[in-house]
Amino acid sequence: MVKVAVSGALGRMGTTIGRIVNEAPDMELVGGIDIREGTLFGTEVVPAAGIDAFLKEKKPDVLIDFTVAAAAVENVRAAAANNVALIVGTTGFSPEQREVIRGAVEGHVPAVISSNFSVGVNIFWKLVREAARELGDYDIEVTEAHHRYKKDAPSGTAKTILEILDQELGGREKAYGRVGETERKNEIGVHVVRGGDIVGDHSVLFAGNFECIEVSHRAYDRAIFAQGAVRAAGWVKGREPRIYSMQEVLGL
Ligand SMILES: NC(=O)c1ccc[n+]([C@@H]2O[C@H](COP(=O)([O-])OP(=O)(O)OC[C@H]3O[C@@H](n4cnc5c(N)ncnc54)[C@H](O)[C@@H]3O)[C@@H](O)[C@H]2O)c1
Ligand SMILES: O=C(O)C1=N[C@H](C(=O)O)CCC1
Repeated sequence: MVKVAVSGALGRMGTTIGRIVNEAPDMELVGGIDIREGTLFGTEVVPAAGIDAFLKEKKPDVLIDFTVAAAAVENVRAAAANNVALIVGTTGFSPEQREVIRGAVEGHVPAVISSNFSVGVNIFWKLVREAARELGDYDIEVTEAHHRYKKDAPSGTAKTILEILDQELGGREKAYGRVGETERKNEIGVHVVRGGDIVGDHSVLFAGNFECIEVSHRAYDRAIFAQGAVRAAGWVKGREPRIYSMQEVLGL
């Protein structure tokens, strides 16, 4: 039995994850943390300031964090200090915040950290990498679209796409949108759409002469992210104390 706690418990992802954990026969939902108290499928949700006492009392095996970047850093620190393994889905980290998280995790607890926990996006990333290897001389444009409430841009998934393209093609200049007179050179265009209740669309366009190739992924329900995160939570327990990717969880 894996004991699971959720930080960001009252949010869009936290409530979805809570439902899936609550329904999992091999998992026990022990409660959550958010900015205010509440309940998560009958379990206690405590305010963030109480996370250390909460972790000491509930003794979860794994803390799943889907909050905001600044909060996630503190939640990671608290989990690591209490020997609680981590699943971190929160995006929007600065390089400095990533280093703080790395320092808290490495050598202390196992943590799966991914900008996108859906199986489909992890396969989509592999397809993007393969396409980049073959189509590097095409013009490349990355587009992402999300719901009106998303706080960070570009999405973490889009930033991972850019990391993959840089790994395969070298660090090209990025053009975040375009306006006025423009002359296209070898940059990668990055475009962000926000509106409605779009769950998460990502596309990489390779535009050549006389043809285009587009690799894309469309999410219809955030359950795909939650299912991946919960799968990772069942995988991470007992692993060596370091950071893992979702690709390692999936064996991709
Ligand atoms: N990796 C993935 O697969 C994936 C998928 C979806 C969303 N996300 C990311 O997850 C994050 C949350 O997304 P969301 O749509 O659930 O947002 P949301 O705003 O619905 O939920 C975030 C929750 O975190 C809470 N929170 C804020 N500060 C906190 C703190 N200090 N401690 C505990 N909780 C705190 C908020 O009150 C809120 O309930 C975002 O960064 C988003 O990009 C990642
Ligand atoms: O809804 C969100 O917010 C999402 N965030 C992740 C990202 O920033 O890539 C994953 C997709 C949904």
